Amino acid sequence: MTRKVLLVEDDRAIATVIVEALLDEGFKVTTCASIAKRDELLAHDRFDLMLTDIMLEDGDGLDTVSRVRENAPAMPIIVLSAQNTLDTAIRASDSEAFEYFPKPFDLDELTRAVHQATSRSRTTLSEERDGESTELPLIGRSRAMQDVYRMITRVLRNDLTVLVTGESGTGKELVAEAIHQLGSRRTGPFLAVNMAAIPRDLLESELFGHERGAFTGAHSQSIGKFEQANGGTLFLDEIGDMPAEAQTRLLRALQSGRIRRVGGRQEIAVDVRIVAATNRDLAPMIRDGRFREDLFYRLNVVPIHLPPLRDRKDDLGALIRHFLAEAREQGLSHHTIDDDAVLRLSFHDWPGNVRELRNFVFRMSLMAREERIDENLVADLLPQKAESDAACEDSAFESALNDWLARNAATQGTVYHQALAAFEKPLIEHALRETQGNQFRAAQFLGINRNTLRKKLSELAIRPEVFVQRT
Ligand SMILES: Nc1ncnc2c1ncn2[C@@H]1O[C@H](COP(=O)(O)OP(=O)(O)OP(=O)(O)O)[C@@H](O)[C@H]1O
Repeated sequence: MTRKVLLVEDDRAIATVIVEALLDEGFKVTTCASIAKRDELLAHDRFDLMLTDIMLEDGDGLDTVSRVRENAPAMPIIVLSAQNTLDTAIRASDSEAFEYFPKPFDLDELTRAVHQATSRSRTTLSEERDGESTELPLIGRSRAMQDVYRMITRVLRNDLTVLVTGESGTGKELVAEAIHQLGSRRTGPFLAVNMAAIPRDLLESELFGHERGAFTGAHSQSIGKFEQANGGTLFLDEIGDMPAEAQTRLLRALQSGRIRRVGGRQEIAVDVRIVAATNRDLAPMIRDGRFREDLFYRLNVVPIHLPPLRDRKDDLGALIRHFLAEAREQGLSHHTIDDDAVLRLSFHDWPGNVRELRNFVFRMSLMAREERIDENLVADLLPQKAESDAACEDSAFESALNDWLARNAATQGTVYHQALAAFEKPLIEHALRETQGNQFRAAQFLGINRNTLRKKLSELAIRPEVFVQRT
């Protein structure tokens, strides 16, 4: 039986292309360009699928989907949109659309989706969103980001585990937050744990908690992040840095939905959605036995890959304007940026990705004397090529420094001492971590006298014993 498609599209060029493609595939297609005509057609005829644009001459194609449902409660809907934001993707999925296609779309992909949608009954997207307004954090309408948005909308109404991959500074944590804020767990807690930032031997206790006396220094019972995140989402950042024993414990927790506190006997049921992230390539780590393959498969149920900024330079302008607005909200003066300046910035490779760009925009805001940021200022502030290659290797450090500078814009005049102080503690902690708390070797590593190290430990309230490996 010939399947009938209703196409609601006021752009004639696009409509023609779609109609031709669908006719070739054996569909019968009826087109219209307005909501009024759409409703009239639906009242009198039955269609197997509707393809609809959002911005139509007499209104918003999505806002009026409830009217479509009066006449065609089970008809699949595919939304086509030129407003390619995460917001549109989510509105499309909220409207019980079967699929969402950002424009420009791939015609083959679209025809495939039409076949798929018309060959199976509509999968109901459960649970209406409650209409609360949410600030959508992700900026960018590039094709690569569209794929990210589509993946996000697919995990909002389930608890599938998500593994977000991508270079440092590409927005992995932001994606995790978006999944939480926009998904069905948004009223629960969102907690983030960075595997690389917590001393190895404290990590299990941080995640799963511990009972009193479980190890030296465990003076009282402690509730771990898994229990704290009950009913919500736990973001496990830098999962590739997780030590082997903690990986085993995590796998057990994921398999059973239960955890056991360190030193505890009782199994405790936890209801937590896991979003994990890594900027490392886990494949070689799995081959070398540094990352458990079975854990990888448990985490990688829904993979979301964030492209590096250099591969989506279309997004630069929007991101820069967004960060200029943010800088203004944080009390820096208001600036606009020339198109030439944006173009100049697009020649840079952004090894530190969006984080580097954000810090750079804050720096421009600090340095700009005029209200408009022009190409000259950008050229002055951008690192030279050779330097930027070196900066690539140091991008994590550079990013951390830039982050700190942006956050502490008010410390002008005392920056040198303040910055050194801010970086001293993590540096010393790193040395202790590397040497498993051995102060002698840590002092050697840092190239400072052991007495100086001891003085610093007390000044900075660092407890070396927490870095000592437990047996
Ligand atoms: N698409 C985006 N829109 C707006 N801001 C973004 C976007 N992507 C990243 N950012 C900003 O860039 C910074 C870095 O993002 P985030 O911390 O999420 O990156 P990450 O990939 O988790 O980094 P890391 O691997 O180093 O932990 C943050 O300030 C974040 O708000």
